[in-house]
Amino acid sequence: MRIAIASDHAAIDLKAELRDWLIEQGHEVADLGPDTTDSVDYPDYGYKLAAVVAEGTAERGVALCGSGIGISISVNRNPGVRCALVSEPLSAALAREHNDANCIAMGARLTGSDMAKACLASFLDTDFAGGRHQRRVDKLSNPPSDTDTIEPFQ
Ligand SMILES: O=C(CO)[C@H](O)[C@H](O)[C@H](O)COP(=O)(O)O
Repeated sequence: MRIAIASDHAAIDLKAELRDWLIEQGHEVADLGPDTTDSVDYPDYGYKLAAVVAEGTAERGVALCGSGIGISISVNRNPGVRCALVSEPLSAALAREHNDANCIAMGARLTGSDMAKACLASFLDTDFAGGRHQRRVDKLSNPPSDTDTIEPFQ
C-alpha cells in the first residue's frame, strides 16, 4: 500500500520508527517530514499529508504530533480526508470499519511505539464495512448548509 507519514518535531522519532516498520512490512512509504527535531508547526505538515491523501497519491496517511490532537485537527480541515485520532487498536479498526478513515493520527508523547504499531496494523488490516456506514460517511462529505436556521437557545 502507498502510505504517507508526517509529524511535527514532537513525533520525529516515532515517525522514523513507524516509517521503517511500514517499509519492512512491504509498504511504499512517503515521509513528508520534518527531517530534524527543530521546532515546527503541525498544521504545515498536517495540510501536506492531507493533500497527498485527498488527491489519491497515497492511499493512507499517518499523522503524528505530541498528543496527536493538533495534527489530526489540521488533517481533518481537508474535506477529502477522514482522520481518526486513536490510542488503542480497537478504535483504529473501528475507524476503518465504520468511518472509512483514510488517515490515522497518534500522539508520540502519549502512545508508545509498540502500541502505535499495533494501532497502525489494525488500521491497515481492516476494511470498510459499507452498508449503513456508507450512508453516514456520505453525509460527512455533505454537511448541511442550513444550520443557521437552528435556534437551540429559546
Ligand atoms: O498539537 C499538539 C497538542 O495538541 C501537539 O502535541 C504538539 O506536538 C505540541 O503542541 C508541540 O508542543 P511543543 O511544546 O512546541 O513541543
